[in-house]
Amino acid sequence: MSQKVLAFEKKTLTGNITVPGDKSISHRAVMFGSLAEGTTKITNFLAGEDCLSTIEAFQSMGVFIQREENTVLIESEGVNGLEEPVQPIDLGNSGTTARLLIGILAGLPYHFTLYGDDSLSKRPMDRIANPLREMGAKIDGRENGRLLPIAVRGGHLSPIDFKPPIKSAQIKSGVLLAGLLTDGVTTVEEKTKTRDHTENMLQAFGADIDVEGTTVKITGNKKLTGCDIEVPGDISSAAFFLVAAAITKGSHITIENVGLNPTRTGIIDVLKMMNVSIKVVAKRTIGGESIGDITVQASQPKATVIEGDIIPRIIDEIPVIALLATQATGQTVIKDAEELRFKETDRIESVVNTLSKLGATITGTKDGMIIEGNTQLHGGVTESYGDHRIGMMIAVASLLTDEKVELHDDECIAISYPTFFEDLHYLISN
Ligand SMILES: O=C(O)C1=C[C@@H](OP(=O)(O)O)[C@@H](O)[C@H](O)C1
Ligand SMILES: C=C(OP(=O)(O)O)C(=O)O
Repeated sequence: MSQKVLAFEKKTLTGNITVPGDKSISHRAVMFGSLAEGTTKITNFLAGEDCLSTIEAFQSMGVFIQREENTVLIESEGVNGLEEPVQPIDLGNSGTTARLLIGILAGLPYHFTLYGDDSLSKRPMDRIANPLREMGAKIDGRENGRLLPIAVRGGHLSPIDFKPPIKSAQIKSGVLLAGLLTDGVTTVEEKTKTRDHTENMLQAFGADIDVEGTTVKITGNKKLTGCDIEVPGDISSAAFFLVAAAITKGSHITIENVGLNPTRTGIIDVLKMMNVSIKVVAKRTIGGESIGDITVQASQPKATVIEGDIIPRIIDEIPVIALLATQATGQTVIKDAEELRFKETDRIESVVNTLSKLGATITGTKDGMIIEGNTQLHGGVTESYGDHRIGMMIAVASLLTDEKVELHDDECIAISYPTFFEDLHYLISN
């Protein structure tokens, strides 16, 4: 396991960067391009480990996928051209690959075995397996079919009307993708809208999909056709530098070409709520996704309460928001975020443990955390626990400490942001 000593001499961030492509959109582009007939070209693809797992999964089903840096070319004969993989499919660390792929495989006339790393093997798969079983899928696995490794015996599925009990775009997407392979209309009605990249991109590939408020209807058996996808910068990756600039004296940065899909921009709302000086300039829309530049300046943040419908819009940004809250005036409370317990780590526990080690006053609750502000953080020995977002939160925290921070197990950052340290060095070298 590799480690890094974080002891930056200059702690002011200035300049303009772009961040790598959006992880959610990159996964979907590979999946839908593989299900579509013809050629799909993906540009600004995120070559992070999670998205590479998605590429390998479809290559193992016979799809021609060629990647050169951040450009991916897919040639597929469509759903009917997919083959039964000879070997079990390795999902690595990726929850998104797991939940969406299980939805697709359930409707294909083959047998599949899926497994993942230690973290993914602890994450619940019954949340997707259960609605798929209602559609007729045969899915089994460890702990009564709840955990990986999982076996899917794909076949004929019937459409369903599904009201997810959990706020999860992965579950919504997995059911919609299974619905795509049925003969009728599948409806997913969410209580709170979650990220809608599946809906937007399926439309671009020619699916028959209809969205009204928080209800999505997909009519199955519609042929998808390959298309070109340009992936916007990932706002979840940008969030680390937006917060870093907000809390380090003299900083002023712009992140260009960031995805501004409204289901993902909760971090901008939180930064505004917390009094951070931030400016957003939307520039254009590509494939139903809006893109723009975000400028942030060093600010004196103030505490807030974060709860309710905003949570799915910031779910992956909460670790770095917790760090921001340690620098705010007052006490910040985060509620309704029990889903954090089912990520790469239990992110309530890992954020609380890590920030406490660095001197924060932070308490975990069943569905969130309470964070005292105006805290002087100090150095220490930390670990990512194999969770990329915890690793990046620690790196940003080290900009606030006089002493060095040791970060053990830093390589997991490549799961979503392989060039994170290069971009950080660039911003502090200006
Ligand atoms: O659909 C997606 O691409 C994702 C959905 C979210 O997970 P949940 O659906 O479990 O909330 C998010 O945490 C994950 O990083 C990506
Ligand atoms: C939760 C995440 O991803 P996944 O669920 O795809 O592993 C994440 O990227 O923070």
